[in-house]
Amino acid sequence: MTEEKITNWVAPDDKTGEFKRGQSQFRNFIKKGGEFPPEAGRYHLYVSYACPWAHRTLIVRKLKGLEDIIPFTSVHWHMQEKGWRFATAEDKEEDVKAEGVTKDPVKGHEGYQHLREIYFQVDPEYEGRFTVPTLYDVKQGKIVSNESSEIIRMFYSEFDDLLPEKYKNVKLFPEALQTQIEETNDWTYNDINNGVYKSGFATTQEAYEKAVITLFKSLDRVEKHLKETEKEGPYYFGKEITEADVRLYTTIVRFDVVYVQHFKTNIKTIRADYPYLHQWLRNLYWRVPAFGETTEFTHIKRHYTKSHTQINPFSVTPLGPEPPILGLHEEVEAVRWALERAKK
Ligand SMILES: N[C@@H](CCC(=O)N[C@@H](CS)C(=O)NCC(=O)O)C(=O)O
Repeated sequence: MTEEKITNWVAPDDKTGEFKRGQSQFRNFIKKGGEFPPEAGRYHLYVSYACPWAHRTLIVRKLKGLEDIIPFTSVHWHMQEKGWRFATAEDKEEDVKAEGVTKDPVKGHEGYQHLREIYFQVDPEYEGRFTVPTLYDVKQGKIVSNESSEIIRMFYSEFDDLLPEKYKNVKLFPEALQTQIEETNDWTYNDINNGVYKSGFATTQEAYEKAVITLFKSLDRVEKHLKETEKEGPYYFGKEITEADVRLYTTIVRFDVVYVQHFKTNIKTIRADYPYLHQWLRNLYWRVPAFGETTEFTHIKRHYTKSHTQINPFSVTPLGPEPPILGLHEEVEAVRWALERAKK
């Protein structure tokens, strides 16, 4: 028997070498008249700025104008043997300066150091993983959900009665597009969102190659889609932002910055090889505050490279690429050169 470690993403004796993501354990829903009714200030959202799944919830919280209704706390980026921890007074300013990186502010949680303490407070026998995002009901001392795909759907509509018209009208899963969005989610999740993890955590050459080839086939598919639909609008499905943008963005914004080197997803980069994806990404980052303002590159870079000791045992963080994201109309040198040549 090999030792079970929280930071071993694939068990060292697993012959397949494949990363297998576990199921989220808390799957309740916020619903009017239910056990978890919508109420301002009642629910607390725990996230990590580093985590792409948690990032979904921060983006939707802002897109839907839920800032005053659902407060949040981000854990420190460093995940070690006891899992995510809260920030302390000893932490460096640069690591905790983003909004919400504080100790656990919830009443009754005084002195909590790790996210796991919340899971054990809710269920002393809990045996699952201690993941972000976690949506917590302060009133009942229960976890509503730790599944990002379901938390964002609650945010889409369940608090609408408490929101001004402007935000009620933000429809991230509009009826006319539901089938297309679900179909896109299916392969985007398996091949891209989770695909980068399958590539990076693989412990055999075969498992890695299978994942990384599938990942790039699907990125090519996204590129083709964005190229073909360019005239319809800047977003994945045209003129309005939808769930498809939210779910793709949190992986793509981390891609060149971390995944290319840390997860070995280096067949191509977004900035040099995928012009349509690159433009789509920068448009969201620079023009839509819910995306740009919730993207914290310090947390993203440091978390992966310093927490995943199974793949980076010395926790050295590479300095590049600089800048982590290019300006709206900036290009890498080779692309700029090619564009200028084409004009002549
Ligand atoms: N399916 C979950 C996945 C969440 C997840 O895996 N979060 C990671 C961070 S990116 C985590 O907290 N991992 C801690 C652990 O597994 O111990 C969701 O989408 O909410």
